[in-house]
Amino acid sequence: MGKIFYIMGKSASGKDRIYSLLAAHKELNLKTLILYTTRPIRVGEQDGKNYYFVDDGKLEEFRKNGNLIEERAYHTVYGIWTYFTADDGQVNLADSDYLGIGTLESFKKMRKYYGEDAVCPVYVQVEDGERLSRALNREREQENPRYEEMCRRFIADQSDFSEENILNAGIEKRFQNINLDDCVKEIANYIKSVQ
Ligand SMILES: Nc1ncnc2c1ncn2[C@@H]1O[C@H](COP(=O)(O)OP(=O)(O)OP(=O)(O)O)[C@@H](O)[C@H]1O
Repeated sequence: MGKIFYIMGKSASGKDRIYSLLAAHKELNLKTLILYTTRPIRVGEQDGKNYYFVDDGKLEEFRKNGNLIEERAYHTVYGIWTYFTADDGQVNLADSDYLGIGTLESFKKMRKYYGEDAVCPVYVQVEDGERLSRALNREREQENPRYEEMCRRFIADQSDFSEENILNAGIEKRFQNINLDDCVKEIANYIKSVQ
């Protein structure tokens, strides 16, 4: 039976970079589980690669059809941005292993939907000061930097990813993203060990 390796971590902990490197790792042979979001696309992102970028109408359509596995709405300074996972036929656990990204809450819902054994947590951690500095550098490269939103997320993450919430989600193992390549190697070894 296939597994879904589910990457989690605070903002700018390196989830997207790690996701891309693991997805390109031939030996692991992971299919990517693409989430949906109603937030605007960032410079360098591609529709259907990082996320499917959709509008609220599409979200409503999934909801109406009973295909919404989980959703999270963020009240940002730019309005409400919803991130969601839909059962749109992407996942066939009889056939493949998958790679996804999400939050602690979405991870719990994924486990409920696909089964506890099928969804394996990959929790990425970076020291807060370093993480904030990476977030700021990333924002500076954007055409329209959203510093206020960056700060909002940084603060929200402190409670969303509290030690209590991490433990409640059933996460024991953590991967430190100091050097990206080393971190990816460590995660790849873990994935191989449970595949
Ligand atoms: N080990 C590392 N060393 C230095 N920079 C890194 C490292 N890992 C990631 N970065 C950089 O840090 C920034 C944040 O990484 P990334 O966008 O992958 O984080 P994320 O967890 O997906 O963030 P978000 O949840 O906010 O989208 C990026 O600019 C990325 O290139």
